[in-house]
Amino acid sequence: MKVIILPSKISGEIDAPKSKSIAIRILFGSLLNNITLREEVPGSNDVKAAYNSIIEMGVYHEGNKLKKPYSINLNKKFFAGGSATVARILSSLILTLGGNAIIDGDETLRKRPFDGLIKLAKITNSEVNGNSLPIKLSSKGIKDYIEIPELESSQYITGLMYGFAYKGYGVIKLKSRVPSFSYIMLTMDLLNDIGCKIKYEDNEIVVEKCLKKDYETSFPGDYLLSSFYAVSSLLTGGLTIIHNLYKASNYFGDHKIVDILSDIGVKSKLDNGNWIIKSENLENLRVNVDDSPDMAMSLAPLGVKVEVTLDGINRLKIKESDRIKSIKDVMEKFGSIVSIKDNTINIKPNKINKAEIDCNNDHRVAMMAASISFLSGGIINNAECIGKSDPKHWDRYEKLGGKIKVE
Ligand SMILES: O=C(O)C1=C[C@@H](OP(=O)(O)O)[C@@H](O)[C@H](O)C1
Ligand SMILES: C=C(OP(=O)(O)O)C(=O)O
Repeated sequence: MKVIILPSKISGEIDAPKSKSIAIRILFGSLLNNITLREEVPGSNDVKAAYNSIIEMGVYHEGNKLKKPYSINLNKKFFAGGSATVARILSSLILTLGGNAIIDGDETLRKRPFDGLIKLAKITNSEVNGNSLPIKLSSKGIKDYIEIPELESSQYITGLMYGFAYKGYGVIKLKSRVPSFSYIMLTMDLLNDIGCKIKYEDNEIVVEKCLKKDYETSFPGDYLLSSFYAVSSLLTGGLTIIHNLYKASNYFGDHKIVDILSDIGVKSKLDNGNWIIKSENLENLRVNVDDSPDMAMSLAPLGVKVEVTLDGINRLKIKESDRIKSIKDVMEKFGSIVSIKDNTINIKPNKINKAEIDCNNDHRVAMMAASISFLSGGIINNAECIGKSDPKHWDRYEKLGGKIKVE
């Protein structure tokens, strides 16, 4: 799919795309308690992979209810699609509860490293055939305690939290700084919402038995998937309101992008789950993205107008694409000057070109290129990659006045 974008002002009101991270957590939550869904399961590819996995494990979906299984069957072959979140949560469930499983993914996910799984398998005396998919994993399970080494992803820890919640008790000792820590907090908040009892103190995540509770929920909006619309609106001088975002927590996470834009001069504020963005004079920005790595793709496009410096970028190499290279390639094509030193990337505005970009199997590359293209004009090839997280991405832009031609 080729998407041709003409310069156009992005302005108006949309509902936020559904949070992929929260939707995946809600679905895995049905392993622990019955869940009543107030709306249909979001249709992005990663959420579908999570849905298929929980059904494979024994969750029963009837009408608007997800019914927890009497027992979880992990001796299966799972397909995680392009979702590393799903693949790593599954692998940690197998390590925690025991099982003989195969986890596979699509061509993009097969290229991504699962080094952390090798380390965790060693610690838990489990057998694993390698650090890339398809992975064959055999584990006898773990009792109630694990010390975590340095890992490339927080997603393994999320999976361990679900596993211990299912077992009824467990302690996860965090020996070193956990990357993407905001996602651990997101998991803890969600599991406590569905009736579990999890606390984090003194570098330990203590998981206690989940109370039997019928939990009812809708699927809240995603801050970073929304932020591409916000950035294109402020780059093109628009006023945009994005509805149905979840209540922002006080730790640094995806939701902090509202404040980050406000801190550089944008009229950016949250009003009861509605994000209001109005273009004002922009200032330079510097952000450490290690706790919320996906934010890099949302902030980089501002580098066509102001200087953007992003620290804590090393792990961007192992996402759907090498995002350090992707950011450099895309921003240089649009005319900015990019330099990379150690764990930091710097983007300086220069001229603004129309550019032709390939999605490179990375949904956020297409989204970052699009957010600039409404200012400069642009073409995005293989643009169907947005289906990983936001299949209605191009429809929403058309609703906001975007001039788009899809071929
Ligand atoms: O737990 C999650 O939902 C996610 C965690 C992050 O990955 P890492 O923990 O590997 O950084 C993030 O990049 C991903 O998009 C979603
Ligand atoms: C990296 C991402 O997701 P995952 O790690 O689940 O593939 C993403 O959504 O940008």
